[in-house]
Amino acid sequence: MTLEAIDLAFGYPRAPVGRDVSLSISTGEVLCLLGPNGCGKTTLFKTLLGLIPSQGGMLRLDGRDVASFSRPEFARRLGYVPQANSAYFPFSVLEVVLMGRASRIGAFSTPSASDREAAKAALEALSISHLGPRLYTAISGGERQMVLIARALAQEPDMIVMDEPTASLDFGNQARVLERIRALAASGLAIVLSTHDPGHAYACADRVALMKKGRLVALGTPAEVVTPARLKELYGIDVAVAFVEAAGRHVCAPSLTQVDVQP
Ligand SMILES: Nc1ncnc2c1ncn2[C@@H]1O[C@H](COP(=O)(O)OP(=O)(O)OP(=O)(O)O)[C@@H](O)[C@H]1O
Repeated sequence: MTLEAIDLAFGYPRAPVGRDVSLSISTGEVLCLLGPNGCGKTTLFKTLLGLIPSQGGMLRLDGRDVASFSRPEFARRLGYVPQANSAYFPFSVLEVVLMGRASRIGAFSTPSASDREAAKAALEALSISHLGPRLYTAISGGERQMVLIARALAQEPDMIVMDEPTASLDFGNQARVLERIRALAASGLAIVLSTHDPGHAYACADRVALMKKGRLVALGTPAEVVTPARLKELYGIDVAVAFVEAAGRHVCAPSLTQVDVQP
């Protein structure tokens, strides 16, 4: 499948956020979106997912205007891993993952045995089956993040949009999720993710889009766009980008001499 944005404009009523965004993402690919806080990453994602209407331009899925898809038809194709927010409703983890089946179940039906199997398989794929019976309100933020990824997997979509999937994860789980993202793409999914760690782009992305003030300032392979000059343009700080042989890839490290530390 291919999702294509052409000169997309996006934002909220009376509050435009971004425009002129053109990109495409296809099966087997990982696209990483980098950009400072508030530049519009989440708003772009919500627009790609059809959760808020676009404010201009065109969005096509497999060459077809997304406006011509029914809501459930479109929702089945695209999974969403939102930022892990606080949880208020005391559902079990398994129930939360089952919610990923909603677009396949229908409004008035109950989950079938195969829906339960898909939910359990998603938990298993992320090695978090042990969390299944736990209350979603009583697990850690990082565990919740993994559960939200499982929920998207249970949906069996063609593409998953992940909003900062590594944000609240410990060092080990960050690496596991980045590896999982690569494996999911290799298994035939398209993945779009945002992150605040440019090194993650080198770890898992085929292509990287850099966003500043709601516009893309660069789009290309990690080596082409995740450079000290581009990172300075994006974040206003000096960043060293170096190949680390033991890691087998480039890593990014900000230079701390630019931070004013008071004794
Ligand atoms: N519901 C809303 N209504 C109006 N403006 C909003 C709404 N949600 C976000 N914004 C504004 O839209 C802009 C882009 O926000 P968005 O959440 O897309 O940024 P982001 O790049 O995802 O940021 P972060 O990295 O901090 O998560 C911000 O100026 C934000 O204040």
